[in-house]
Amino acid sequence: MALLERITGPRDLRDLTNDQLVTLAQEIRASLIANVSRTGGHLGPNLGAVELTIALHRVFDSPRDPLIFDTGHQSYVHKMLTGRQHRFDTLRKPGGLSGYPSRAESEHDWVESSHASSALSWAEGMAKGFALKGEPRTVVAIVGDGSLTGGMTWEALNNIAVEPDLRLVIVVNDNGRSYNPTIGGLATRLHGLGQQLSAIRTDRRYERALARIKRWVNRTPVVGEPAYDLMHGFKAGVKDVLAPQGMYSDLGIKYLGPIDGHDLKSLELAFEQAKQFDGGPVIVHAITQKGRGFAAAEQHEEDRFHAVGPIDQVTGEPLTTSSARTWTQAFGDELARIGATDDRVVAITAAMLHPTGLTRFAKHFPERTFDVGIAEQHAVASAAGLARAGLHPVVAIYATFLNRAFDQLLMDVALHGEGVTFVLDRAGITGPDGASHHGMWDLALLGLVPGLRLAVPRDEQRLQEALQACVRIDDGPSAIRFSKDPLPAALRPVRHEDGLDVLVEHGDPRVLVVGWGQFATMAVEVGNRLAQQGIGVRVVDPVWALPTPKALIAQAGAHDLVLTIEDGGLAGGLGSRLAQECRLAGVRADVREFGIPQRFIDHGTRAGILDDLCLTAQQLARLATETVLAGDPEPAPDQADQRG
Ligand SMILES: Cc1ncc(C[n+]2csc(CCOP(=O)(O)OP(=O)(O)O)c2C)c(N)n1
Ligand SMILES: CC(=O)[C@@H](O)[C@H](O)COP(=O)(O)O
Ligand SMILES: [Mg+2]
Repeated sequence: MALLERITGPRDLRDLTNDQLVTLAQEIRASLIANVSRTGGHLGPNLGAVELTIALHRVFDSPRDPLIFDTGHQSYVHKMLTGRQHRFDTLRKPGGLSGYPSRAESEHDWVESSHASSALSWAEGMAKGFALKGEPRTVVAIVGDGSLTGGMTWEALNNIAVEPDLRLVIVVNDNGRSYNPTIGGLATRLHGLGQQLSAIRTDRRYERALARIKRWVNRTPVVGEPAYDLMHGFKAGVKDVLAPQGMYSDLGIKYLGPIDGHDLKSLELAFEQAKQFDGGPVIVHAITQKGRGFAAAEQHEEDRFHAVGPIDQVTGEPLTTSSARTWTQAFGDELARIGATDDRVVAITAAMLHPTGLTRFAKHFPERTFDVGIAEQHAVASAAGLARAGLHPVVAIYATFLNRAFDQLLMDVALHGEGVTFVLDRAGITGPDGASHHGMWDLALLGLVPGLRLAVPRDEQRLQEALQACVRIDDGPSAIRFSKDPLPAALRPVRHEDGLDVLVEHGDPRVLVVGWGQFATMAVEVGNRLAQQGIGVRVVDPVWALPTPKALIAQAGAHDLVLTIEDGGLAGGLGSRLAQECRLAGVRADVREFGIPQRFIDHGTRAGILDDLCLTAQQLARLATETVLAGDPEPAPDQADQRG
């Protein structure tokens, strides 16, 4: 790692020779494989961005010229070239290197959100800002072909197209894939034609013809030049005919490419041209290969090692083969079973077919499975259309990405009373992907939606029952949420009362403990610990969390103290909704909510973060006991947040 070791910042790249740059790229790939195979992370995307990022940092002057990485999962090489190469053994670990850009880590980092398709908007705004301030800085947005399928990208392009003075370079990092091959007319046209043209341009016959003409031109005065221009025009013509620049040049945006995204010289030439171009924004279209340089990744059909856990750095085989069944698997299996008996059921994904558990349904019902690209807003409004057409769409999406489509949930699905089911995976604290990935917003958002019915299952049986019920709800939205944790063991109720599952009853219950979903198990432990203290306690799991069950409101009023435990943000969460509904119903209840404090929470492990937030059975039991036995003591620091 001689060269990579010596890089303290982008300026150290400027003096390297071509051979040294090739060696540096090799060292970076080796470092990515060695480190990410141990820590886990986005190995495939970063292996595909090695030469691209080296060339960017040689041509542009970061941080004066900001480099904005869309989604940010492909910024490891950028981090290595900006002095952080030694910290990759801490990648995505508590207190370690973030897997996304981080302003706390470096002045070279700008946008931290991992939500795709926002980089062009960021870049357009920054470029406008620098122009207004008279700062001659060039803003560079690096956007993947998958992120190009997000609507925000086209909102930004629509504006960029009428701003001819912007110093803005858009680098399309086109590897033809999100997780799966990228879908949609725009992306496939871009990638497919780009590859065709790339093939022509790299075809030896084409290059030999150009070289012969160039030699002839040099020997042929007068007519030679027009002839060469003609050929050059043909070359441009080929681009016009095949390359997707029509999409962009029609917008008035200069298009350069497609270029080989692994050829350092071509990249630098194109970036230099883009940088010097004074006619406004420029798009540089680079054709790259996800997973490049690591055979196991290059050959990985599912997603080219988009996001891996610890793997063997030679074979790519997973080192931690967890046999634990996941919520995602349980959902995917049940949906496939339902799909076999109910042909109204269709499935929708926003470019995350496998991660959201739809692989099995898609295999059996390909014509009833829709991958809309990274386009959650379209996914939800399209689902409203599918429902109106008499089908029952199931939108499978990570909880944090529902934020993107809240208006469509509210005003397209709920306002019209369309039967659409939302299955929210990765609900609650997720861990290594950091603040923009924790599923801590959905409970508050869902609580705002009139008519929405939400189930928060605690085990596989409740999940199956909830999904079977949801696909029969055809007069409005229904939703199910579950966490990233493995599926917990079955947790049967001691009895069922007014729609509530009673999980623990001890003595004359003064305290009611309510646990939803994964946290029902924790609620049982809290209840048992209170019982051991001789405190009368009842633990219930409503399963159906929204609208707040009337039986739960009644139960809350029948106890001296109500403790609620949820894997979601406290502001507007289920506990606060219960307290509010009790007030609205004129029921006096002393509700104490425990959950995720309403602040951005850094990356770490799920278990470690929950422990830091005092969201463990032991800590909650201690808190509950203190709360019950001694009035209202100071709650734990992180649980104090919600009390202001
Ligand atoms: C709004 C949103 N939806 C879904 C995701 C999940 N996601 C992360 S990366 C990715 C694929 C990105 O593909 P692309 O932009 O082509 O980048 P590549 O990984 O190919 O370099 C997806 C769907 C996300 N980060 N943001
Ligand atoms: C960058 C992105 O949004 C996804 O790749 C995410 O990192 C996947 O998270 P999981 O590993 O929880 O599926
Ligand atoms: Mg891609």
